Amino acid sequence: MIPWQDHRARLLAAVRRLDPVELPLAEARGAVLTEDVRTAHPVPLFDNSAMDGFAVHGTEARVDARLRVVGDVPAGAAEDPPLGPGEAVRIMTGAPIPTSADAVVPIEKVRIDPTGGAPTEADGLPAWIEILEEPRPGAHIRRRGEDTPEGEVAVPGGVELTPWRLAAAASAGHGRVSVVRRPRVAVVSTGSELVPAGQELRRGQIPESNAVLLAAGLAADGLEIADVSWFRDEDGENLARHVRELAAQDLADAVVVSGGASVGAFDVAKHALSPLGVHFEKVAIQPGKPQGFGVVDDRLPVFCLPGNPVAVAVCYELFVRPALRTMAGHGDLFRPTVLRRARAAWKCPVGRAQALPAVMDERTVAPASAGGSGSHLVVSLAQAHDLAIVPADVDRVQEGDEIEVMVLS
Ligand SMILES: Nc1nc2c(c(=O)[nH]1)N[C@H]1C(S)=C(S)[C@@H](COP(=O)(O)OP(=O)(O)OC[C@H]3O[C@@H](n4cnc5c(N)ncnc54)[C@H](O)[C@@H]3O)O[C@H]1N2
Ligand code: MOO
Repeated sequence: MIPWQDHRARLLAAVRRLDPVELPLAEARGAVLTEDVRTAHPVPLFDNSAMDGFAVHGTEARVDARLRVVGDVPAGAAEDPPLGPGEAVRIMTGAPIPTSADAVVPIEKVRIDPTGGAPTEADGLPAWIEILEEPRPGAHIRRRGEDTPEGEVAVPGGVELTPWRLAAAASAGHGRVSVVRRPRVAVVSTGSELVPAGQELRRGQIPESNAVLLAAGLAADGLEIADVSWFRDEDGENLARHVRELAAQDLADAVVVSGGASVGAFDVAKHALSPLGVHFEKVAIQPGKPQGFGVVDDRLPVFCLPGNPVAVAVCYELFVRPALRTMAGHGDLFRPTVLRRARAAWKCPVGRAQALPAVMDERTVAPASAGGSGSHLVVSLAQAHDLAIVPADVDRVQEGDEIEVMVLS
């Protein structure tokens, strides 16, 4: 049996980062930038108002000064109305500051039309204002370049494009970015007992859940689903042909197969995919002992997971996800871990590490399932938020033991 950390290291060494591709911002969320995004212009691009109010000459805007309103500058306006002595221009937040103004007085700090005269226009532009509070020099002006000057790194290469970083790239003047291409992943389920979820079951049949889990996990991790397919135990030839086609026609960048990985008489994945170069072995983790991995045709990584649904959940987190993140260009491959005290005692397998769906609070951790550890306890996954990881040399966790917990939520 190979230690699970060594198995993971092998997978990570066998996959490679995909090539860069240029994407519009709307399609780039979650992708990894291949190069620095620099500001194409200063941000903000022009001096603009931080407030709805009046642009003035600061030296004239003494308390009680009366100023004539000679213009109106909404956001987006290209005009640059000149201000003579004793004049002001109405201005809205985000609008360019008139060249001859040097401060903004917010609307709350003026008295509108103190003479009682009618507004000059139907939109309510007042003829006069009276200043109630003197602005400091440059008040309420957002200066050109005060966020970031031109040519600076707005978003550094190598990071994942979050919504905030996408907003930064857009504001820096870019509509498209160069990112690592998102891996397209094919999902394959095997087993003659499987029936689509929600359909009637005859004796021996069960609802398919592994492809449901994997497809949802891939989508949540920002990966593309190339294809979802399903093979009966006697369909080994078709399974092998499918994987060969995915490789030969470049239809996917990776394949995740579940089921048929063990020593049973009908273990279709093992029989069909070993000849393609997928190597099956025992990994020292529970669940997740029988697993296969290989790079078909030197280009298509194939991950074969055991069929048990909890094994699929755990193996996706521990093995598949970090490998796909490597392909997607992420620097941080693994979920964070924390230490918690066991809330109760539980049993562990001998000679294998244990990855146990768990619940934790600020101090303690406990198995998510009342039934404890079991790779078939799929409904109890609904209660689990995290994964307790117990080393191979521990055969029983005692209440109060310190446990490493991988934080999934
Ligand atoms: N004699 C031995 N038997 C088993 C061993 C062993 O070492 N010696 N290992 C056990 C362990 S550990 C595991 S894990 C399983 C893995 O076996 P397979 O990878 O061949 O998985 P299957 O037999 O195909 O399925 C196992 C289990 O999971 C259910 N399943 C499969 N696919 C799905 C799916 N898409 N959706 C929902 N459920 C699925 C399947 O019905 C089985 O109950 O082998 C043990 N046996
Ligand atoms: O490895 Mo299996 O998933 O222990 O049940």
